[in-house]
Amino acid sequence: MSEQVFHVGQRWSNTAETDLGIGIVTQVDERIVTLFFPNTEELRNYAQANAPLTRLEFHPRDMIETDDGTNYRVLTRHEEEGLYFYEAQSDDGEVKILCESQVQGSSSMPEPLKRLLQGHFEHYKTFGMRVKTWQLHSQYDQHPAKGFMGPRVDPIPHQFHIAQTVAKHSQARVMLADEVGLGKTIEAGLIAHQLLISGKVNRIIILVPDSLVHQWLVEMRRRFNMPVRVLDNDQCEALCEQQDTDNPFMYEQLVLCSIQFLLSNQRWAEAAMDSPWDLLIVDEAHHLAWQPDAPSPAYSMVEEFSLKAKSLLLLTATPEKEGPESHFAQLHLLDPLRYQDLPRFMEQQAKFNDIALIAEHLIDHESLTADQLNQLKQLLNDASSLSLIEQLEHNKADSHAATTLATRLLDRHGTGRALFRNTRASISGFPQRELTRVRLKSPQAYQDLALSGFEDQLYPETHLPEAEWIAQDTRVEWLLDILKKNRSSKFLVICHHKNTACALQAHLHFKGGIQCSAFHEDLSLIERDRSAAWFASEEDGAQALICSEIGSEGRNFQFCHNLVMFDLPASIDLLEQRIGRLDRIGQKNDIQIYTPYLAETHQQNLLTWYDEGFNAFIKTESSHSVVFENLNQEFKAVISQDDEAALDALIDTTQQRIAELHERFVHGRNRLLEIHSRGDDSVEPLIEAVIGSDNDPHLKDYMEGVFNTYGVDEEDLSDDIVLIRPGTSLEHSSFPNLPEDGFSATYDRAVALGREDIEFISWDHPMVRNAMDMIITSGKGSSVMSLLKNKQIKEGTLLLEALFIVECPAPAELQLGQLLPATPVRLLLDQAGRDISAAVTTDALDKQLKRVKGDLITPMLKEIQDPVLAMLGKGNELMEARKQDMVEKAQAAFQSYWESEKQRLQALGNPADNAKALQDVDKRLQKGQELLAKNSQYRLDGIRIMITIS
Ligand SMILES: Nc1ncnc2c1ncn2[C@@H]1O[C@H](COP(=O)(O)OP(=O)(O)OP(=O)(O)O)[C@@H](O)[C@H]1O
Repeated sequence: MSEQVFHVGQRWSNTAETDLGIGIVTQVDERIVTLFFPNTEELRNYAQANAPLTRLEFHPRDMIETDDGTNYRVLTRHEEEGLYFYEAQSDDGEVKILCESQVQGSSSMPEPLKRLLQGHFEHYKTFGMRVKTWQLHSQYDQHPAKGFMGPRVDPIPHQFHIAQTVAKHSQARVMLADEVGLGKTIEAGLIAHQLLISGKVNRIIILVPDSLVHQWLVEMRRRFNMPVRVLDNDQCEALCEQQDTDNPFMYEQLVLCSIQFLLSNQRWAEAAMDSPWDLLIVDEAHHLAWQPDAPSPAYSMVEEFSLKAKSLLLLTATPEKEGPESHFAQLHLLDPLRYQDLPRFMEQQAKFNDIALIAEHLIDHESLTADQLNQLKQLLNDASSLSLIEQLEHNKADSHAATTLATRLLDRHGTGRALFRNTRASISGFPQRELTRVRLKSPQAYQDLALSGFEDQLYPETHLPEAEWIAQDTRVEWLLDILKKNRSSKFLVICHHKNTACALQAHLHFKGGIQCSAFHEDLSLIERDRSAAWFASEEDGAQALICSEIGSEGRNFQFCHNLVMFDLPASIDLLEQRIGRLDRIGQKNDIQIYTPYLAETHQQNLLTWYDEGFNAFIKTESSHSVVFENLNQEFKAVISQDDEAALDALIDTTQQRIAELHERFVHGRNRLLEIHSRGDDSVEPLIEAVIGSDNDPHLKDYMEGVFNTYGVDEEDLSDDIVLIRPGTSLEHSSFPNLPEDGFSATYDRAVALGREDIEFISWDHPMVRNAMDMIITSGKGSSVMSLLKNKQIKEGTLLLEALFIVECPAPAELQLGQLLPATPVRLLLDQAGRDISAAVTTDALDKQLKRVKGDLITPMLKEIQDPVLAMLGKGNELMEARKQDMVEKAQAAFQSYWESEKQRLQALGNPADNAKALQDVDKRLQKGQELLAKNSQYRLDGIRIMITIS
């Protein structure tokens, strides 16, 4: 690309995103140029060196239009200080000098025709490829699974329901709180991918604990094809040097950062906060501890980010882990207006089970007691709800009234639409768990210590030198034995303390000859990832991974089904997290959990409580956390008195509380949360669309055609896998997203799920999307002239095949693209200007075409100019009517979409909370209609002229 020189006031268009319209240069820095695109009201920054921009320039005889709508014909053009000035004449003869920044558009001779008449035309077949590309591009724009078909994931309904629901909102602010291992990361990835592809977001920052950085990087790249970049200290410094900047965050669009890294580096934290983000994702959000007037530093930092980013996804399997205050504070991050008052929130939470029971009766169409009806009237006391309640009183079977009231209750009094939580109980297909309690004698060395404290007895090894406890601890001997007896099985071993894990690993490895690696907080991220990768490796992989507690969060170890808890965590949430490493989507075997414990110590008491009181090793239940918190002090008091009967009684109480809560949850709050989180059948069309796109033969056919045209080789490696690589004749020696060595790929989702090392090609794949964009923006096949050999048509007859595009540039957030995407219209005009496209296809013409020989070109061009211009004039008349028709349809669809959205809002929320949302809808509706009326246009994108010969 020749060097482009930018000046404020110039007009340029983005060749890769034509729907932005024409932009005006507003700022030029040393390396960056900033443009404002009035049509879409977007400000974009581009690196000057490789900006995909084309200057808007007019030539004498071109028609131009000024901002006030007056048309002028260009007489001359000159350049002053980087800006074009046109001497131009209006229809009534007035001559003016117009600066390019005053010029709005042009009705000059369309580019494809201009090029053709100048003798620059291409092979006749390329026109067909252009038409096909536009047709497929437009179908893709309207595809119901756009943005959802590319991720390398199984279309699991509860995940797609959440992703679909959240991605619909222009401001997605929700907490993804599925139980451990049910796919929160996948849901976040699906949402981010869809929002990126639909253009609703451009810049994303993902904040995760140190230990999960690599896993997120791999998931985002492999599963979602999102080129996320990890910014740590080294990367920040390197980027600063490379880009000669102070703020490396400005130069990356998709950033992944460790929360600890930002917390300990103020300079980079400030730089990150100074950069604009559209979407913020925070994993393991329960770490964002908060107490009134005492937010943790992590909370305060995330809060600052969250106020700037339009959309926010908080991920946590245990939203209430740090207590109800922190849970409230997380909800406050999502919706500061709704969650601004902690006491009120606590009061509502306390009442929520009763409310949920009323809602459940409504959903099940069961009649309400007089008391419940009164309560309902107090809870929903707006006019519309009161009238629905009245309807229900008269007619108990009024299902519309009942369902609407239930939804309103949920929306106004629960955590509403901000929280999604799916549970194992609501999703089938999980393996069974089996617990093996291994009773061991407490060694003399521990007995001599006479430790009485709860945690001291849980982790007695921390009180002895390493060599001493390793040599005597009966759990060590047992562990070595089970590993030796099961050499071909993998074991995940979790200990609470890092030093315990290190000592165990060294002992098992060096003394016991067990292939095992360690995983703990003192290892660098790379060392941790290496260690986890060695454990994951099937061939020559480690038999065991010995983790400290950090191995129990977020990591994927479902390829292993044996879990040894070398000790027990003092919190039931952590116990669930530990089991969740193996009990995740993708686990194919039943899970064996081993708990070696030292008899007659608090280890035994805790194990008994977890096992017999909660049944926590076998089942995950939402009630566990609550009951554990309520009874924990009592448990500690009981065991400190060494009173066996009291412990038995506590176990009974625990079981009872769990049963009660289970009953209330199953028939209350959780059931409603579940209905909202798992969704109803409305996700089915999306799942079907994803599966349908997997079997779409047009994609492979189309890509084969494109590869052929551009000189890319595609070779079958097996029935389902192809090797795609640059061929010797690759045009211009580059093709989007194609590395020099090529890559292996599949079009088959099932194959892609089993082979993460190869690419999964779908309509969402960047190579497919960029190849289409390349064809569209490069003008490939847009100017074509050829001879048509057909004996039935009189020799010398002209036929004109025109490809018009109808489009409406608008801001992405209005999502007009779905109603009026850039839509191709093909006309085939005869010399009388009649459209005969319905009778003759592009493919049928291709078969009768011949190349024009060199010496014929110049005389032919001269002869066809006037008739072609006349035929095109007729074409424009036809297009005007077509465009009008399409715009009217889009306007009607737009109106009806937003009207129903308004009705939904009116039916759901609190009238007070809703006023703003309704105003927003009205604004969008008005703006969308205005833009459809004002910005819709058609333009000639390609032309093929055919002259018959006999
Ligand atoms: N739709 C899917 N297709 C294929 N694999 C999936 C799908 N959903 C989840 N998985 C796999 O299941 C495992 C759990 O998913 P994920 O990590 O998203 O769960 P999570 O809820 O974030 O877990 P945690 O609570 O541990 O953070 C991962 O290995 C993931 O790759």
